[in-house]
Amino acid sequence: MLVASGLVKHYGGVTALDGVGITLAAGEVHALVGENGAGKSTLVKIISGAVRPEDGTLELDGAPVRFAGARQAAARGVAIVSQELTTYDDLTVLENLFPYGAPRRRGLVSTREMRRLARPVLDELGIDPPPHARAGELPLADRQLLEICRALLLEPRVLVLDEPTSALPRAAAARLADVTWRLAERGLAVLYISHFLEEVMRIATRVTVLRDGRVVLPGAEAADVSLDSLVTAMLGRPPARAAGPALSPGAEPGARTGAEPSAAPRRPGGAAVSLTGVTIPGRLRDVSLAAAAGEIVGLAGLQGAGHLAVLDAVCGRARPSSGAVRLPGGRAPRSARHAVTSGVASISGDRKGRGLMLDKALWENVTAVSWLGQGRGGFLPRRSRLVDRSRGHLERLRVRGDVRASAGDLSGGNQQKVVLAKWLDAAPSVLALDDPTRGVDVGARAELHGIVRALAAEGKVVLLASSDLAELVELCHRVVVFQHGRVVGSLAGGRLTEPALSLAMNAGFAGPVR
Ligand SMILES: Nc1ncnc2c1ncn2[C@@H]1O[C@H](COP(=O)(O)OP(=O)(O)OP(=O)(O)O)[C@@H](O)[C@H]1O
Repeated sequence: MLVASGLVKHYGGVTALDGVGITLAAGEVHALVGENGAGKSTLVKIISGAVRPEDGTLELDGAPVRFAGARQAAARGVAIVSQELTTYDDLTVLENLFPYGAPRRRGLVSTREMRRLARPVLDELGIDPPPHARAGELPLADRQLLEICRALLLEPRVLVLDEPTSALPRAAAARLADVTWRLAERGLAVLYISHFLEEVMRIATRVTVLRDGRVVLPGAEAADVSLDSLVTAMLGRPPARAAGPALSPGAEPGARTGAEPSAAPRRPGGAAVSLTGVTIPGRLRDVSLAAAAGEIVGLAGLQGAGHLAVLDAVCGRARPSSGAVRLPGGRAPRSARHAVTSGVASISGDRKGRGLMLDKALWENVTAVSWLGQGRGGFLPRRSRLVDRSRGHLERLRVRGDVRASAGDLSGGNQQKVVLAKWLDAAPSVLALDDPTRGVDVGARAELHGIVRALAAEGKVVLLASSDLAELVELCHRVVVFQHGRVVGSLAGGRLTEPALSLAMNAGFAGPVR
């Protein structure tokens, strides 16, 4: 139905695509995978017309096409959900769903008609946002689903989903997989880009692998491809055993896999971060918990359960109405800036919302936080030293890109690694992580996990919230589970498994709570 052939695209000296072709057929879910920077988003941008290739063609139903943008593509039946969210924060949910013209009755925009059309699609994806709420007020996961609803309302014949589940909790990701299948059964051609390889294997009928701008596995039948061969094709070498694959949010529940945090950490100085009887109206009710130096403590819960409010409290973004938050050394975070200067690193997978100066060079981004940490009166290191230091961090995280390039020119996953690099540079004593590996490829995910473990082993306190249960099970010494703003219990050791976590998050604890 949609055929791309021989696509070539350079950005300055970087070859983003080097003769890439792909065929999307009706009734198929075609997965496209590759490491960060492999060229996946560039291909999507060429399909939408946002980027012009230097060579190559695009054909729709046998005729050459070139779209001038997502709107024109949509008019020809090609709907694209891009990696970066494009919801309009100031518009309502309904207004966001009909960006190319709202339905009208007698010449007037009809809210009732909008609702009537939107309802079945929202129901299918399992979200129920207040129709008049501003999109900017919705949680990240709902905004991601809203974008997908918007694409489905265009009733496309070709649907391109670029990392559609990166912000979704397990249940929503599983629902989206079902919806994708149904769409393919109805005859749609779906291009599905994801870093969650098990999700890809479950959902795709075909898979194409890109590496360094080239197709290294072209449209193979998914049934003929193993997870290991997929990772080998992506990386150009067999996967490191300890790394473990990037499990999807909807992965089959299993027990601990890959490298695990071994013994419980020592607690030389007792609790390094503590919450005592903390209440934040509407978010947390009388919560007490403590994390020791060297400990990786997971925070889990369904949307709105309160686990993310703990991170906000520790990072100085939310003030308790009662109770106390203590950082190492006994300080209470008075503001977000004060938390940073007190050694708290706040790292979020929502890299667009928090974190990068896209028009600034990588080295400026990487060293931005440590500037703050130095406070007033600190000596300013020489620029060349900052550049060198940044290069070291970026190499450690295997970021593809020059330290002097703009952050905005990096691929999405590489941008996420830069967010981490800048916090590493600040040498924090507490890491507050919120879905830190969202959108990050399998190699970098393992790398980042290794770094988190190493930082904990150095004595840092790590608080980790993640919608990826496998990540919580693999990384954490213990996971504290929240419901309705309260702690309902915690899981550790042999009890810390994905099924147990899922049960605790959804139903509370069946057995005795430790
Ligand atoms: N506007 C740009 N200017 C300069 N270089 C760019 C630009 N956009 C992409 N690149 C580079 O082109 C290469 C391919 O990037 P692309 O975004 O297509 O990768 P990707 O496979 O989608 O990665 P990710 O999984 O991280 O999203 C990368 O090396 C990236 O840094």
